[in-house]
Amino acid sequence: MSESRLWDDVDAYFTTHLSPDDDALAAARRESDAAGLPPVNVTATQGKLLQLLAQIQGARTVLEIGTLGGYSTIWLARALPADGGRLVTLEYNARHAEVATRNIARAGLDALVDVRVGPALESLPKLADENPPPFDLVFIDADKGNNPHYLEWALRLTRAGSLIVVDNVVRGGRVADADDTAADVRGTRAAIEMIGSHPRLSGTAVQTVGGKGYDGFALARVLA
Ligand SMILES: C[S@@+](CC[C@H](N)C(=O)[O-])C[C@H]1O[C@@H](n2cnc3c(N)ncnc32)[C@H](O)[C@@H]1O
Repeated sequence: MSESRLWDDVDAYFTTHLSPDDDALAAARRESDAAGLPPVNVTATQGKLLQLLAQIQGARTVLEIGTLGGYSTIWLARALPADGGRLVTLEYNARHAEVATRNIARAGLDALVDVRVGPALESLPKLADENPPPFDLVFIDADKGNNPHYLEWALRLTRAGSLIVVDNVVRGGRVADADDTAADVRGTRAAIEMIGSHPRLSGTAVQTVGGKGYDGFALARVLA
């Protein structure tokens, strides 16, 4: 059996027992596929991890950068208290945001979730101008070249003790190549190095295998 087939089988087994899609999550995937959105959402086991992180964090407020069809949004929003919880999710593509808005409403989460359309680097200053309460968790999962800018914004919009999660930091292993000039690799390396050197951050990165192949994520705690 090939290694990746093995990863798929193990992920399917874990998903069946630990993080099966319910109707709303399955519908979110199905409607995203039907609308032609790229299948680059987190896996179910990763969605459950995000939900657990938000719960461990006691999160009341979550900021997500990169909505797609709202699959990760639903996992995260379900960790929030029904009274007073809030999730703001930023999406560049109006079509993706439209599909996500329907998926989130079908999951009964529209009162908690605010989908904002536009380039995140335009939405973030507008969000900051509203002086929102600090976000307890930020999930960064959009255009990887802008990861260091998203990390800067996450620092401005969080508090000591907040958690920042950056997805897809392995880039097929290219993240280790200092000579790779691709925007995604440069952006990811800059974010990793910023987590390592910033006085307000303590973080790590974890390589993963599973239904989406070889990947990984970074976690950073805001210190002050
Ligand atoms: C990997 S997908 C997000 C997947 C989603 N978090 C999930 O797991 O279900 C990345 C999304 O970021 C969006 N995106 C790309 N560039 C962006 C930008 N500059 N601002 C906001 N969103 C952007 C893409 O349109 C895409 O929908």
